[in-house]
Amino acid sequence: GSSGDSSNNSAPAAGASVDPAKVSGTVTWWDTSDAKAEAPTYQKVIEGFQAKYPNVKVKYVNVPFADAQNKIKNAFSTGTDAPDVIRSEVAWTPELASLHYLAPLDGTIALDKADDFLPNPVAATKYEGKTYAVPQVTDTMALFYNKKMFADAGIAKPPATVEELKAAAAQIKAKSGKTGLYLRGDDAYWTLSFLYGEGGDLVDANAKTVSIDNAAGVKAFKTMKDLVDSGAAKTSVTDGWANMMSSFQSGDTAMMINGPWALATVNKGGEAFADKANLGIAVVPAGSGGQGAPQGGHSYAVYAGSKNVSASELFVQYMASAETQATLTKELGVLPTRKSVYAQPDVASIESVKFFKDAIDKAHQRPWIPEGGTLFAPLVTEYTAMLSGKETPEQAAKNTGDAYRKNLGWK
Ligand SMILES: C[C@H]1O[C@H](O[C@H]2[C@H](O)[C@@H](O)[C@@H](O[C@H]3[C@H](O)[C@@H](O)[C@@H](O[C@H]4[C@H](O)[C@@H](O)[C@@H](O)O[C@@H]4CO)O[C@@H]3CO)O[C@@H]2CO)[C@H](O)[C@H](O)[C@@H]1N[C@H]1C[C@@H](CO)[C@H](O)[C@@H](O)[C@@H]1O
Repeated sequence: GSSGDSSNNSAPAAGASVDPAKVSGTVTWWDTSDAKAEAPTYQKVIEGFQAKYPNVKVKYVNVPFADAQNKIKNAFSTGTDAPDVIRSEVAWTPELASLHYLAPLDGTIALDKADDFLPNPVAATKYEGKTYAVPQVTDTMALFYNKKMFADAGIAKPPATVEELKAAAAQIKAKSGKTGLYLRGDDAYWTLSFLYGEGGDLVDANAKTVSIDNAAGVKAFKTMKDLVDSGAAKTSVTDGWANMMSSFQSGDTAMMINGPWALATVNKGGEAFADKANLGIAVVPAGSGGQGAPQGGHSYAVYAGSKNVSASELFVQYMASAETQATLTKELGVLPTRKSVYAQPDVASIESVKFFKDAIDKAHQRPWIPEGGTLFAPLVTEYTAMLSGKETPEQAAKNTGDAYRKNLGWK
């Protein structure tokens, strides 16, 4: 047909508004956000969508993050009871796209005002040159600390290095008998800032080589083990999230490494942080090889087999809009993925946003490849074995490297 043919009835051009009365259907959304701390806010936002698009019915389903990836892959592989839209963790998108489970969104209203998104979250939505997700939130990790415990122990500023962290922990223990750091021991994500701090990485995706068991990797394992053995940190290899949050919120420990998704819980109060001003946030401590924190986050993705693609794309446009992102940030403390939202005065004035915006711009980029998410399961197995004293740091690093070489077929 002739170019510029305006009579075709394909989806309206990206960014176009849609006649609310014309869109109908149901959209089932599997949300992995924290059921207690975050989900109520997402459900409230959905009420706004329903009011605007009365003919679209949204079915909200909260799926715990730990179970979600397998549940999504099972549902998409059979098509039975599959959701129309998912909350895709940044590492899931390339893998699900490689399995042809996701609808490409380029040119659709789901990707409304695409150039307003930050480049790092966008990088995690691409696969073989196409866009398979729309960024929702982005995050990295930081050192959360208890200002009063630091002041009582005579510590003027947060530790900038692992050595300073150990010294601060010793001062806190001497003063209050409390342990300095809570180091989460059941989630491999908590190893990355120590790995990057030694100038190491899990793999080199360009060279297709495994790095986790090189000298920097071994040093990172040793550093984490030493933090626990020296008494500077406490950990547990089960119920890590609950133990970390209750320990930090109760003032049982003075520091934790965590991300902005923890703010919804910390800000709800809880002994030590009834006064929110008592929470300090600083960059994760540097190791002997530098300072770095990982990039995480979540995006909206549409099931390729959805029977409600137009309604799903409209839902994603609304959920990823600047207005919705501003609401989520103000209510939950999570970070926007749209540049324009950081420019809004009532967002820019939020202390944690000011800190994390700078931190996410410097976050260590991960390889956004289908195999990216598979690196954590072997790593957590060896990390917990080391923390439990079943393996030396050297063995843990080597076993992880061998598992990668076996799973990836890389050197
Ligand atoms: C093992 C997993 O490894 C990787 O996951 C990495 C992930 O890639 C990293 O980015 C990082 O994620 C950050 C995240 O970025 C950060 O935002 C936050 O998320 C918050 C939300 O913010 C908060 O709203 C709420 O939702 O709660 C969320 C969670 O708190 O914290 C996350 C870290 O917790 O770390 C993950 C590793 O944990 C794989 O991708 C798989 O997930 C894999 N799991 C499967 C593996 C299958 C085979 O064994 C097993 O059979 C299956 O059953 C398991 O499902």
